[in-house]
Amino acid sequence: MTEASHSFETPVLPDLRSLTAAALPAAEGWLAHARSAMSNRLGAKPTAAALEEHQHALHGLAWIATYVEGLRQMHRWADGLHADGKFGTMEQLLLQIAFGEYLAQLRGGIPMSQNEVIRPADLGLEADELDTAEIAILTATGNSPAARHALVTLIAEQGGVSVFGATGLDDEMDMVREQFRRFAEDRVMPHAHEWHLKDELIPMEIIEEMAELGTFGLTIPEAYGGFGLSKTAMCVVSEELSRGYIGVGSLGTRTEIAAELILCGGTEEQKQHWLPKLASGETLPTAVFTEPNTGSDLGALKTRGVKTETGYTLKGNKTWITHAARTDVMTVLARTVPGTTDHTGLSMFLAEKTRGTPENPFPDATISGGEIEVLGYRGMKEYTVALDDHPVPQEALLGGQEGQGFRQLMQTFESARIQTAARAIGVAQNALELGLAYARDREAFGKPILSFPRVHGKLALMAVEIMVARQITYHAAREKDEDRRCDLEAGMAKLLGARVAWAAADNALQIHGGNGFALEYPISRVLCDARILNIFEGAAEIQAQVIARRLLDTRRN
Ligand SMILES: Cc1cc2nc3c(=O)[nH]c(=O)nc-3n(C[C@H](O)[C@H](O)[C@H](O)COP(=O)(O)OP(=O)(O)OC[C@H]3O[C@@H](n4cnc5c(N)ncnc54)[C@H](O)[C@@H]3O)c2cc1C
Repeated sequence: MTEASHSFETPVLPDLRSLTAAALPAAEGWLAHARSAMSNRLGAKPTAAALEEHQHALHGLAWIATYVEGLRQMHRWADGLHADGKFGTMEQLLLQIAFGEYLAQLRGGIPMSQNEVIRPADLGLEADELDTAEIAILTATGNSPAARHALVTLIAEQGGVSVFGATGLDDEMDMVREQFRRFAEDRVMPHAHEWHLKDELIPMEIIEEMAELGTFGLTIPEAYGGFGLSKTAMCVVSEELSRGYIGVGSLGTRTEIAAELILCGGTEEQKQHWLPKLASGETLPTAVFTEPNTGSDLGALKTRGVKTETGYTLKGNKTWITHAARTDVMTVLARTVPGTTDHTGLSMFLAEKTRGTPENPFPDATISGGEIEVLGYRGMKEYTVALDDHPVPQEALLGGQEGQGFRQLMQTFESARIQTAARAIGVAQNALELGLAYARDREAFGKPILSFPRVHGKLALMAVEIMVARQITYHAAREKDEDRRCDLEAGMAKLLGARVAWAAADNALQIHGGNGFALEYPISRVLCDARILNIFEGAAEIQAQVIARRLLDTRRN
């Protein structure tokens, strides 16, 4: 079947789900092949030097695995919708284009960043496994101009929604989404651009309204004053709030990190003391880990926690601390075991501080700091934070045990990365909607620019990749809810989500032409906001390293 044989009226491939079902084992076989090629190259116990020498191929393996997981989850999503009678034309087009494009990239090359492509030859492979009849059809005709056009036509007809295509989630999640969508549209979207341009803190009034909606206690167990909802609910809420403004969608991140730290590693007293106040939003936390010379390599940090008669004093310089001023408690990672230089000597503290104001951001005598001016991700502000013998009582030591800080932080990474992936999806969705609205209104050469294939093609691929990232993220969230280890899935969701958000923002700005470059247009803000997602919560390169190491770990099954 050739591309030309598809008329616009019937852009969906016949027997689509049979095609994707048949393509999936081949893609999985290809991943297994790539994995054994890397294992053979690196040996059973790879040295740090070998991992570094082969980093490009190693990180390529992580991307291949992420694509295959994306296809697996898209197929699963399609089967679920089909069973529920919800697998409509839009969903079929999303599935078809996703398979067409991602299979073609698995064969030809995946962009790990704009100028780093991983190709089969980089792993010493020829993509033979991918030479099946079904894959040939999907790659040749899945992502066709007709399919892209039909998808965007359907999207353009749909109004008043924040998701293009059925999510595959249940009615309860639809209700949660609707509630937060309305809040974001009424209370956040009309002001977000002004907050950004004026570089203002998000008003306390908005934070209080979010607290009333239950944003901060969403996943905290009911026994500790929360709502005990699932991580999937956290994703839905984070998507909708971030679609309104990334700053608002990120307010809950710090609470999520603090609550996970306490739930996983805290004593019962610490849970009773902190969790109800975090859940209600009465206590706002800030995450204090990064140092001027230590970001990705957190195990090497230098801030000290020095034992005193009543507890500890914290001393050292931290940086890039989001919402450091207007918060009440810091989750601080510090070195308590003298003589250590790695993660084994680190401990986590729940260190109280006095909430600051714009006039006096750090009222405590033992804390000082300065604002870091940033491109985007405004609304909470970023600061350097110097701790000058800041005293904390013994009860502030998380879990009451020294040397556990790094392990405790690692336990929160799954949840924080799932939440960050959901933030990325919200930002990407916002970009897509802004690009679509502009393309419908703007005319060039006598017609709306939306009618040009290079314009609607961008929008179609945004919608497709958003759905792929969404389905991996929901999969990771479900795994977390089932209490299964999901660092791999969470890492994949974050890795792909961040790239998808950046691509969506960049392409939506391109659709705006020169106006996209004007500060006046919200897409200029969304571009700046999207850029951070590839840096924090595990930079893309670190994320790929973690995923690849796990894939090569023979103990993982
Ligand atoms: C807006 C913003 C908000 C933030 N908020 C917080 C916060 O609230 N609390 C907090 O503690 N921190 C926060 N951070 C810090 C953030 O977590 C770090 O910036 C991040 O971990 C990366 O660390 P780094 O900046 O030191 O970069 P580096 O670790 O110096 O990395 C620089 C580059 O080198 C790459 N790289 C590093 N090591 C390797 C390797 N082994 N192999 C390949 N590539 C590598 C990285 O991927 C990256 O591209 C924030 C940062 C920003 C920009």
